[in-house]
Amino acid sequence: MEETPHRPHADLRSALRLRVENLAVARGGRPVLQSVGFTVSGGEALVVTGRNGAGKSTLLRAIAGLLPHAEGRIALEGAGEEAEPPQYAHYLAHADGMKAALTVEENLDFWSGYLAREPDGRSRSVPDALAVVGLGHALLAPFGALSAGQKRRAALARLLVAFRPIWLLDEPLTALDKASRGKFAAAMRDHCALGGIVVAATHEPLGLEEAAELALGGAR
Ligand SMILES: Nc1ncnc2c1ncn2[C@@H]1O[C@H](COP(=O)(O)OP(=O)(O)OP(=O)(O)O)[C@@H](O)[C@H]1O
Repeated sequence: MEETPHRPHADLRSALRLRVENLAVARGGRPVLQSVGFTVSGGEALVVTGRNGAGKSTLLRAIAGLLPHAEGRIALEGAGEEAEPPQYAHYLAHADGMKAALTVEENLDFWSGYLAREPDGRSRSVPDALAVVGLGHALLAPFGALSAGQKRRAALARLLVAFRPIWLLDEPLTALDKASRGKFAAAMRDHCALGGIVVAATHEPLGLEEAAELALGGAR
């Protein structure tokens, strides 16, 4: 009998769990995070709060595999033995990760091709993703010509063109107007309804009433 092909992003739904245990991360030789632990399951959101410098971005970067941790464990359960969280995650940083000279469509086509290693019914087309963030009219505009809020919306559309179950979002609402915040809150809820996980660092309410909160004190 033919073996079922390995589809890393298929049917993870609520079986997925992102588990962080006893995490310690240092930056510039100074401890920033110590003894951080939480679990987020498929369908759930975690809001990470804390003062400036508390380590919110540091935590997201560590989960995204961009910073080493000195102690502890970051594990993805329910996605196979070899599963590493970065393979399953979108990381949206403060920078938008787009090329100014390319159109919005070209930028998102790039990300869709680069990130979507396997076709998945939960990935959206570029025009659909732009419609979700209210940017359908800007398909052919050079990214560099967009306003700050429009750039952020185009960057958020990147999350939608290649389904990845874990969204790691650093201040996702920056520069967004009220209507765009509402649209993005709906997109995050839809992502959770598809079995996805949202971990978002923010100073502002995200519009996710059901989300758990992790308040970082920061190791001074
Ligand atoms: N590249 C770096 N080298 C040394 N220290 C760093 C580096 N990047 C960040 N830090 C330090 O790590 C600490 C945590 O920074 P981080 O950016 O994670 O905080 P944050 O909670 O996201 O803050 P904010 O709310 O201002 O975005 C800060 O004290 C910061 O100065």
